[in-house]
Amino acid sequence: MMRTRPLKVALLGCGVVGSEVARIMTTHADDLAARIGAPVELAGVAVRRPSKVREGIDPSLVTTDATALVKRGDIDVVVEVIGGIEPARSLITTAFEHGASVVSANKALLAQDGAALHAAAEERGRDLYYEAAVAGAIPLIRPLRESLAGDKVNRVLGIVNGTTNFILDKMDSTGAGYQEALDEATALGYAEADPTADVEGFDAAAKAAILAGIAFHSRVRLDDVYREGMTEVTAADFRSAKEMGCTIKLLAICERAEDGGSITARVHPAMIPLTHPLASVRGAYNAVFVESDASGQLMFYGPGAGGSPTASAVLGDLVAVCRNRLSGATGPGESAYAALPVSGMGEVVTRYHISLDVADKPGVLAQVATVFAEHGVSIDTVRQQGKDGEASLVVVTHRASDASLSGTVESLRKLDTVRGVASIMRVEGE
Ligand SMILES: NC(=O)c1ccc[n+]([C@@H]2O[C@H](COP(=O)([O-])OP(=O)(O)OC[C@H]3O[C@@H](n4cnc5c(N)ncnc54)[C@H](O)[C@@H]3O)[C@@H](O)[C@H]2O)c1
Ligand SMILES: N[C@@H](CCO)C(=O)O
Ligand code: NA
Repeated sequence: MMRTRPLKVALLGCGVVGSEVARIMTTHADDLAARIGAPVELAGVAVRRPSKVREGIDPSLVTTDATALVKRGDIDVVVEVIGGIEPARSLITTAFEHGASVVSANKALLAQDGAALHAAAEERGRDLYYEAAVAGAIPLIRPLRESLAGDKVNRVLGIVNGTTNFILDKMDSTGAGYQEALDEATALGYAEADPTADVEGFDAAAKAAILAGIAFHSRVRLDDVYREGMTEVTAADFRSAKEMGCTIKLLAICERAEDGGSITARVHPAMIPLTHPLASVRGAYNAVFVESDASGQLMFYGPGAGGSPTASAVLGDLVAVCRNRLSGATGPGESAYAALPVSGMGEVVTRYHISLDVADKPGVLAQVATVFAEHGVSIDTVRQQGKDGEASLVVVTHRASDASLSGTVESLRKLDTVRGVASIMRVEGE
């Protein structure tokens, strides 16, 4: 039965995502009401620039005082799509204090302060939902929190940043260098004017922290995630990858250790075989592989960014949270009971592709092989190309710990015959 009194929603931020949320709330109002069981009313929109014309939004709802809006006391749900740490964090906390539930798309804030925000929600008996924070429209948080709540997730491996996937895909398909591909991504509006958060892996690392926390029922913060950006990936790396039947992707990888006693979370560029489903994720798309005991391998794929796709996830959360408000229930809160420690990168075990510039003379290959053996790193293949007394040596290893590999590289750098370590890249997805 439909309740006639509407649920009141405060929208904080009316940019790329917020304007789409407002549009869909208006254009789909009847369907949303039918699905929720009560009408949802946009009761206020907090913006920074009130003079801007906002199509479809009643100007009387617009305010620059977001704090006053969340303190009103009659707001059922606050939708936070401002982004960044402050004032978003204070506004969300104040919203809980004044009885609202919260839907947010803010991965940076959730990766930094998720535990405190969940605690604030729980204290007031309210919801905190954030499907849009990871991989935009792709349902991922809800499947992990709810659909897979009876299974044991062992690994989450994915492409969770659209901008960098666009750049790497361009480098792969055209042979372009990083800067050229970035310029194209900027011209097409994929990369922001300051692309640091994307290309240095901060955005993906925040998403990895959120995913690892939910997947392994433990607390994982941004600082726990090992992070390497993709600005150093070169056209030569792509040529090497091709020779191995691989491509290069910026991956977020969250894993349970084999003994089950700890977890790791990391973001870095990696080679993956062309036969792996993640290799065919093109352009700005996202895709995430989840491996669980009972389910086996699951893949989630779709648009990970953009106003409308991200708003889809926000609206899905809004419907869920509104339903909870009507029934007096709350959805699942933070689940961190397993409290697994997050190990450092040294504990990660994977394969490596190492490209060395060496002197082309007798005994060099043996010397290099000895260093690998001394550190317990087993070599899978070696490829050598010589030119004018110098050679390039490409070594691909079997699985080894990151600590052993770092030790190997340190020793290699000390050899007179090794002129330089041109690149080190992990090989994943095999
Ligand atoms: N754009 C995407 O593709 C995407 C995808 C997933 C998640 N997100 C997340 O969604 C959130 C919003 O992103 P966006 O792309 O819409 O950003 P945006 O910059 O387009 O919009 C943010 C808006 O908030 C406004 N704002 C800033 N401070 C404010 C304040 N104190 N009070 C009121 N308004 C204020 C800004 O003026 C701006 O219009 C971020 O957390 C982002 O990480 C975005
Ligand atoms: N900048 C992000 C937006 C989505 O979080 C990306 O490129 O994927
Ligand atoms: Na999502």
